[in-house]
Amino acid sequence: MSAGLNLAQLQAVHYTHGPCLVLAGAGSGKTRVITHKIAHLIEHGLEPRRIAAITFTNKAAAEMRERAQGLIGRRAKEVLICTFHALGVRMVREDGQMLGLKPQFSILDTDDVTSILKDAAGGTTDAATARQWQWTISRWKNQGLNAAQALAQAQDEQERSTAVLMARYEERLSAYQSVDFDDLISLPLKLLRDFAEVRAKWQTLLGHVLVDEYQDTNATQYELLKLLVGERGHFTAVGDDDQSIYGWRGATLDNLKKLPQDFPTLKVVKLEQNYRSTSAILRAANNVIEPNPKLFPKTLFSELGEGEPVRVVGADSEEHEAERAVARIQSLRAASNPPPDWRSFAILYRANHQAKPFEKALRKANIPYKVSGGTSFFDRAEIKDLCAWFRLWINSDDDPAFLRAISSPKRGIGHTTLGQLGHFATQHKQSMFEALFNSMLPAAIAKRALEGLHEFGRYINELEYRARHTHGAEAARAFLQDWLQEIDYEKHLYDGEESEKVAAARWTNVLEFCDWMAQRAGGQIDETVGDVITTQSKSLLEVAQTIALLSTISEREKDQDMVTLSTLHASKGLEWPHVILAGVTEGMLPFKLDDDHGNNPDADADIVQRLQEERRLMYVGITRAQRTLAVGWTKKRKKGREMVKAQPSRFIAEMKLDQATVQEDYREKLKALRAEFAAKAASTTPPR
Ligand SMILES: Nc1ncnc2c1ncn2[C@@H]1O[C@H](COP(=O)(O)OP(=O)(O)OP(=O)(O)O)[C@@H](O)[C@H]1O
Ligand SMILES: [Mg+2]
Repeated sequence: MSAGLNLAQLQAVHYTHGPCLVLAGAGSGKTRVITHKIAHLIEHGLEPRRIAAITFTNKAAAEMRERAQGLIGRRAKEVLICTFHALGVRMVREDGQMLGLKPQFSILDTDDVTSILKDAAGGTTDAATARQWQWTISRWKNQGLNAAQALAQAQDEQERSTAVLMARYEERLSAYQSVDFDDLISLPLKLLRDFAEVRAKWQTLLGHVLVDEYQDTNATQYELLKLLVGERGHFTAVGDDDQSIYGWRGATLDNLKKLPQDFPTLKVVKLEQNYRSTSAILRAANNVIEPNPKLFPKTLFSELGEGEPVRVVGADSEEHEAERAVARIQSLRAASNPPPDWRSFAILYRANHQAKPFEKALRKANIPYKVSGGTSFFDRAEIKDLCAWFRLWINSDDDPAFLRAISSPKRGIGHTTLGQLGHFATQHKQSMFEALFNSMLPAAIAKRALEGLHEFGRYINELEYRARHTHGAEAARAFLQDWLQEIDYEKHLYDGEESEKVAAARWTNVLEFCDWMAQRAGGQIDETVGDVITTQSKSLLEVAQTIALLSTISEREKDQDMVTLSTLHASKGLEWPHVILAGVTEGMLPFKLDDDHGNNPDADADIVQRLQEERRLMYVGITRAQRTLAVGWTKKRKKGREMVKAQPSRFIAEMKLDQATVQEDYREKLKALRAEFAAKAASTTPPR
């Protein structure tokens, strides 16, 4: 197992009987340490099912599983490789009854949460307010606060009213037998904290826990990790403080600082060799991150040679920038024989909406591409419709799913009827589905409407029964076809959509989704959602149970030869031979920092923090590149609805590129910028 690891990496892999932290810069082989350590542990006798490896995304989990399989074959399949959230699903499914949750609880998505909050607030609320509530409640949950605790520490009227709302929200969740995403961390934490037998069970089961991208864990995730590994502390965390880019979501570098205090025997391994990028790229990365305060001193070197200089490309507009990016891709392909695959190129940017001009330009040039980190398959309306039905089979108390399923397609049951049913259900402390069969309901609802409701209720029960007894791919496929025909879903799509083309695309999505469900039922897809993967055939009901958490269906896209478009956040941990960083324009990256802060000194401190996080984001972007890197900026940018004159980002100056490699029209500007930011930096020293 020592093949392809340097001495420091080997040290980290071989240290299995205590807590271990690998702290190192980008591309130094941290993720590689995790994969090899899984293999090492198994080869030295630890049963695969007693290993948990926690990654940041489902996609990263799939990739890690693949690599582990490459090292040790089929045994890797039994290792629990998943995200914190998927681990949470598994724990709550197994032990949630301690908290009064049925194993068939539902997982709510953001839309469901918003509508429950609106409902709990008693009606008309605009989307922005609902989002604000959601955000605040999520923050509290991530700090481990319940509604009562949140109320006790509320600072102002707004927080107090949100805390009161949170209490009502929590009541509804428990009535619906549902959890939200934050609960997938906070409930497991509660289970481990409050129930000694649950804690003992998990601590005995897990012989070693490995965590990738440790710098982006938040406080509750860290608590969860601590309780999972217990005092014995058999774990390996790998991370890079310079790549912490989820501060806005509650991730905290304190977790890195706490490790040596909480685990005095912690072994810290540092890796210094970067195996990913050329020296030119690495130097730019090191220069950019240099102004940030250092948690731990680090140096990185590369032996891959100087390589191509980093290019800076200015453009008149976003459209122009996109054209230049496409031209760059084409010329890099033309320059080598054989030309590099499309999949070796990535275009990375700060925000999702920036993808559009690049998509257009790539399409115009007939270049295949995929957008990752954008709207996922499961966010599409038609897929959410189908999932609402599945959720209802699994947990008939799931009211948000009930409301969605009963109106997709519409079945002649109007808002008034549903309103009456909802009211009745609340009065009788029942879910809407349960209320359908309450003998008092006929008094509350008109006869004709009642028939429709009963028919729907019976149909759901029948489907649930059929899904439970449908095993294997063929049967699942037939079931799904019959069902879609019974509810005439295709017609529903065409009726609801003005453009036939859009309707057809939606219908194709539906078919693709059903096909994928069927394959899962046949055990033909390895999946890592909440459960240890199995390759046995499953009942359709079991398949439906795991889909709520999946964020991407298109794992197979990764094998296709396409240019990647991705946000910087979603690019974490990945690498491409050729990278184009787009929109490195002051005001875009760093994102507008000088907004809405009058003379408030707290706001100044906040800006320093945010600037540091933006700088780390830039560092993440640069370090994705293996062989060539181009950095683009635009002379104009959108500000609200207007176009305003724009400057290259200060981060371009901070890369300290060799003048000779910088594009002609930019050279003078770069000099001036460098002087300007150097002067600014001298006058404001960031707090440590
Ligand atoms: N000892 C080694 N010998 C050869 N190649 C290596 C070695 N270690 C790592 N690599 C390669 O270097 C690249 C970067 O490794 P890896 O992705 O594990 O780095 P990382 O530290 O996790 O990066 P990031 O911080 O971006 O997540 C990968 O292509 C990996 O296969
Ligand atoms: Mg990594």
